[in-house]
Amino acid sequence: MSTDNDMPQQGGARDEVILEVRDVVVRFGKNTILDHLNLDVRRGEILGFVGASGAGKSVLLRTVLGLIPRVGGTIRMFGQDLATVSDADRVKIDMRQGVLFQHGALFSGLTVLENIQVPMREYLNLPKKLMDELALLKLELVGLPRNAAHKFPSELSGGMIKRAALARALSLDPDIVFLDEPTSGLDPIGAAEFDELVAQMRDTMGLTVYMVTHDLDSLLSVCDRIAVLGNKKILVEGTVEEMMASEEAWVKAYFRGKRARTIVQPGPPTEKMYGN
Ligand SMILES: Nc1ncnc2c1ncn2[C@@H]1O[C@H](COP(=O)(O)OP(=O)(O)OP(=O)(O)O)[C@@H](O)[C@H]1O
Repeated sequence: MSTDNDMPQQGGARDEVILEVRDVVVRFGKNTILDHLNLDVRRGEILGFVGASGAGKSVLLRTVLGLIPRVGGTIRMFGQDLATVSDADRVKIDMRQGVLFQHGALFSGLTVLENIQVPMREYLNLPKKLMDELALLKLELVGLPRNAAHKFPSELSGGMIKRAALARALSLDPDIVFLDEPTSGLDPIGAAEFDELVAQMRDTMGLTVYMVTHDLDSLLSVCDRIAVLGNKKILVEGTVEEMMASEEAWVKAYFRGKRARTIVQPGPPTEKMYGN
């Protein structure tokens, strides 16, 4: 049985693998979605996760979060095997990860402040005044004005919803956040601002980010590494430069196709395009 001492604490080396997926198999009936998939996510990196529509990106994310059962393989988070971890350690792991589901997924009947406080209410026992103060800090952190605190999701723009959802994902000061298509539905400027915010959090807080995205701009501008899902496993993983050099058909079409060329060209690649 594990104890508190077995659980790696916050902080840690930047090359530490904090999420390790090995040989994971997921099936729905006879339909195999993921077949012996392997993936590492390292501390302090932004990993962009890409793949054709229906390839299984959301299924993998939900499997990692324990929302979909796998029929094979292991998933280790912060060094702990999720299949054998004690309930108490599982709660600690859950508290160290934040999630931004597709479309923000805020509770429509709660204000922004109350939405940010949902994880606090679930895991902590704090006085209301303290929760209000903490939630306001998160609001500020994601660049939302204070007067957004008492608004309902229906009163917010798409960009504000994404920021509010990010604030909720950051509610418990997690080590890693999982973002499912965070810039979908945003205009290019709003999307670029959101990407900058995420990169800032990586740089200032050492936040690790697992970002499922179709957004080529995000992949080129803020991701440290990219993993491509196809044929039920990771087809290729590496830097943007490695994606650009890949001869794998889907990767080539995605990163060097017509749309990619309008983003990457004209002119030589800038430092911004390649992150770091
Ligand atoms: N609960 C489920 N039951 C049965 N099949 C499912 C379930 N969830 C997902 N699938 C199937 O798994 C496959 C992968 O779906 P998934 O949503 O992970 O794709 P995706 O890569 O996230 O696609 P997109 O980019 O369009 O969001 C699809 O064929 C989908 O129909």
